[in-house]
Amino acid sequence: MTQAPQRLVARTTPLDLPDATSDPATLLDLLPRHAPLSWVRRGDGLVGWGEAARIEVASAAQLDEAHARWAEQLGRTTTDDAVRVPGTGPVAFGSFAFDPTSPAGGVLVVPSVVVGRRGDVAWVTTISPEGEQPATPPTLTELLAAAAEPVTAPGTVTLSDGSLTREAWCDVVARAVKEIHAGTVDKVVLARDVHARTEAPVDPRWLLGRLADEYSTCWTFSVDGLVGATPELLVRSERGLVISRVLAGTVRRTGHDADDLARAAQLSHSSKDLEEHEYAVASVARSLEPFCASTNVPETPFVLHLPNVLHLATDVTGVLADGVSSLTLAGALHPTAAVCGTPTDEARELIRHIEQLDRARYAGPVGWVGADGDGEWGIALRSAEIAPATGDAGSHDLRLFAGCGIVAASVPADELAETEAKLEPMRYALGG
Ligand SMILES: C=C(O[C@@H]1C=C(C(=O)O)C=C[C@H]1O)C(=O)O
Repeated sequence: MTQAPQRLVARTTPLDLPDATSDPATLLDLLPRHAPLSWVRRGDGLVGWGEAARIEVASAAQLDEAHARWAEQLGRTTTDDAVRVPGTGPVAFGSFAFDPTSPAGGVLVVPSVVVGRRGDVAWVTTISPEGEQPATPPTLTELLAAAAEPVTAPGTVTLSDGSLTREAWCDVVARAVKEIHAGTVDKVVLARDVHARTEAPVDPRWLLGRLADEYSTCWTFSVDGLVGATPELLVRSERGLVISRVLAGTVRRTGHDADDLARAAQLSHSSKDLEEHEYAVASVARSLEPFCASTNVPETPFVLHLPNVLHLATDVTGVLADGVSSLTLAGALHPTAAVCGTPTDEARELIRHIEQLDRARYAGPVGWVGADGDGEWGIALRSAEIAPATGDAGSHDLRLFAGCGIVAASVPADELAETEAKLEPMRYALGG
């Protein structure tokens, strides 16, 4: 029998934080080096540290179990919330494996301190065992003093092959194209990993700061050793409204504005990319529908400009029929055809069969959930997993991941180049 969760007290008070437009990094500046938690975009969002509670589940298929155990924890949590906006009160940061059979499983971490910002409202939440709560909430000066340990650079970074060489990965893509022609699937997403070894121990805050600076329109996340900046929102659920930002169909940017505009125009007319995109939108719309009184699925995608790539993008929105947790929604939406394929089950089987990679929590749901079930879950892309440190020294090893959608017209060498473009954010994060 599992033990009942510990009784907790969550207290949220306003915080006087500098304005996000003048200093978008402030939230990240508060983080300690050890096990930082983050979900930040354009200076807004949540950061957290410490561990008031931890809920571990066996796999991504168990987001419902994570929801049930989070509800159980909330039943034993007293809340005093003086701010009352999404993200105040008790929250949990989470990350779940892509494949339910992966040993990586899933986790919800309830931090002992959360600092959040939403426009000009900022707050701090402390979550502590009953009877142990601080007499007064921490001030900004105290928070900054606690995070005073300087951020350190990783030094020289050596990259090497992950589970497959580049050539072997191209062979896997060629095999997938054959399977598509044979009718096994319409689309399958294949990923590869690259190993990085750093000269100095990895300070996750170094990575987060660089990602947030360069990829400011992405969600910069850090949960349990998984760090990245994802442009893809699996689901945001807030006061009965849901949105999912679907991406699929990609070209590399050239760095020249005129050329990039021409590429954006080409992308929005490319039948191969539009086909890839359509599968992803359809899978999201289909999964959201049962939970919604109404949905809106735009007919044509827009082009999302990121520093490294251009993506076809569609924002699918809906009005929820009744209260359902963002964890349940994330569980229903995952895996979308943007990271798995179409049809889902056949594509997942094909990935298991040919990809030769444990994706672990890459391409799985990552984000946060609040006490009312609202929350934001991204797809953990443009990310790396920091290997657990042995001893106190910190880790020197990371696995970087990238993948792309394969359809009948895909060419292996082009797909390899696309993965290289998608590895760029994490390579950039390690540099400097
Ligand atoms: C799988 C990744 O990206 C996904 C695949 C895309 C594509 O195939 O065009 C585009 C965006 C993401 O949905 C990744 O970044 O690793």
